[in-house]
Amino acid sequence: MSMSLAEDDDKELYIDDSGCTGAFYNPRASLSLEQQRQALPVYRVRSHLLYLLEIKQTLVLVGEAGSGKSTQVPQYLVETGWTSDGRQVCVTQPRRVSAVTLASRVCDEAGWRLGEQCGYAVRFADCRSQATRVLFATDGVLVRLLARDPLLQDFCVVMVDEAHERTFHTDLALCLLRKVQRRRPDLRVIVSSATIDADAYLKFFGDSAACLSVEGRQYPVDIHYSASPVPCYMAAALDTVLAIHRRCGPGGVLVFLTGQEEVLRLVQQLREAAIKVRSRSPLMIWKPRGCRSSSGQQLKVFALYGGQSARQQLRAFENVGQANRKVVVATNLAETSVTVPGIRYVVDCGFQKLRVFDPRTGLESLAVCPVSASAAEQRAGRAGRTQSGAVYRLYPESEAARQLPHTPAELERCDPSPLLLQLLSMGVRDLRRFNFLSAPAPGAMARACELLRALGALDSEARLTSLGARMAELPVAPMLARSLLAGAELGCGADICGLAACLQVDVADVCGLAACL
Ligand SMILES: Nc1ncnc2c1ncn2[C@@H]1O[C@H](COP(=O)(O)OP(=O)(O)OP(=O)(O)O)[C@@H](O)[C@H]1O
Repeated sequence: MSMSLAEDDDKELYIDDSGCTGAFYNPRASLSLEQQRQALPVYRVRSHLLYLLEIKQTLVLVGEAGSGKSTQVPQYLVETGWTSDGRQVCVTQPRRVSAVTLASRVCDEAGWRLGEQCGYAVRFADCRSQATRVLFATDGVLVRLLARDPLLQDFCVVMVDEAHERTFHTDLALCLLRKVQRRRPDLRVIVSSATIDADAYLKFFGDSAACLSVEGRQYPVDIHYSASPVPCYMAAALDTVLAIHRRCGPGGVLVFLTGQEEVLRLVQQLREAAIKVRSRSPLMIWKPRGCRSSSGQQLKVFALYGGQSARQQLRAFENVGQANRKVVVATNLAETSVTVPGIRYVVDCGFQKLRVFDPRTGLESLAVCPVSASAAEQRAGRAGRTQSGAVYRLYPESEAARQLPHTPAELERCDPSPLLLQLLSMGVRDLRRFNFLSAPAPGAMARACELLRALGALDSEARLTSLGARMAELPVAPMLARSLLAGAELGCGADICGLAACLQVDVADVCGLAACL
C-alpha cells in the first residue's frame, strides 16, 4: 500500500484513508491477563517448545514480533518445573529498557513482585533476590556473569533474545554459551528473534540444535510507503504525525529517527504544534488554539533514546489517558522487544545510525545508513501489539527492495579490540581458532592486537597482562579503560571520568562508572 505526498494547503503528508480507520481492532481488550496470554501465537506451540527443550540443547525460536516469545517462554519454563531446583532462567536483551519493561510485564502477568520471583540486572541497576527464578538481563551483563562463573552454574536455561541485532555482546555470549554446553550438557540455550537467519544459528550450534517457528501476529498491521522519495525525513516525519493526529482514529504514534539530536528536535516541533495550530485567517498567523485531532485528543509527546536515565525512558511507557494521544519519538532503542502500550501507528524514517570502524585510521564513527529489511520489520512490529496498527515508511516501496536483509553484525563493522580483551580475560588462548559466529576481518584483528599490546594489555607473546585483566573488568573500550586506570593511579580519576564522559555517546553510563572507581 502506498501513501501519496499530496501538497494540500497545509503542505502536509497526505495519509490515505486506508490507514486511518477510526475503528479499533482489539477483540481481546476485555480478556483477563491469563486469557490474553493464552491468545498469544506462542501459546499454540507451548507443548512442542517444551518437548524440544527436553531433547535438544539449543532451540532457535523464530516468531513474529509480539507473538509472545520474550514474556511467555520464561513463564512456561517456571510453570513446568525447570527452576524448581533453585536454578534460574536468564533472558537477555540488547538494551536496558527492554530488560526492565519485560521483567515488569512478566511480574504483572504472573502475579509476582518485581525483584522477587522475576527481576532484572542491567548496567548500574540490579533488581533481583535469592527468590529470583526469571532474570532479564542485558547481553553485556550475561557476558559478565560468564566471566565470573564460566559454567553458569546458577542457570538452567539462557534465552538470548533479539539475536538478530548481532551486537558485540550477543555474539560473544552465543560463542561462549556454545563452549559452556560442551561441559554442561544440561544447559539449554534458546536463540530467539522475529527476524533471524535460523539456518546460520542451526549450523553454528550443530546437531544439538532444533528450530521452532511460531506463526501469526498478535494484531494486523498495514504497511504504507511514501509514493516517492521524501526530500527531508525530519519534515516528513513531522507532517506525518500531524496528519495522523488530525485524520486518523485514536491510538499512539511511535516515530523512529536516527539519533538523540533528531529526536529532541522533533519532540520540540511536535510540542510546539501541540499548542499552536495554523490559523486559516487571512493574516496566516499561528494561534495558540491547541492541535486537536478529529477525535478531540491532545498530543502528549515523549522522547526515548539511549542517553536518558532509566526514569526518563520509562515515562514513554506511562498511560496518557483517553483524552490524549501519545507520541513517542525514539531512536532504534525502541526497535526491538519493547511494547509501548497504546501504540497503533509507527512512522519509520528508514535510516539508522550504526557504529563503523575504519581500520586505516583505527577510529570508530557513527554513520547514518538505510535500515535493513530486518530492522524495518522490527520497527513495524512495535505496532499491532495491543491493537491493530499501521506503519508509515517514509521511503518508497522500491527502496525497500534494495534494503540489506539483515544489519551487519557489530563484530564485522566495529573495532574488535574490546572483544579480544574480553575473550583473553575469559581464558581463550588462541583467538585465531576461536569459533566466532562471524569473525572480524583479519586486518581489523591484527590492528586490535597491536593496540592492546601498545596499551600494555598484552605482553610480547600476546598473553594477557595483569593490567589487561584489570582493563577487561571495566565495561568500556580498552583505550578508555587504560585512561581511567591511569587516572585513578595518578590521583585524577574524577577528571579522567569527566573527559571519558565527553568521549562516550552514552553519558549516563560513564557517570555510573565514576562511582565504581
Ligand atoms: N508492557 C506491556 N503492556 C501491554 N501489553 C504487553 C506489554 N508487554 C507485552 N505485552 C503483550 O504481550 C505480547 C507479547 O509480547 P512479547 O514481548 O513477549 O513478544 P515477542 O514475541 O517477544 O516480541 P518481539 O519479537 O517484538 O520481542 C505483546 O504483543 C503485547 O500484546
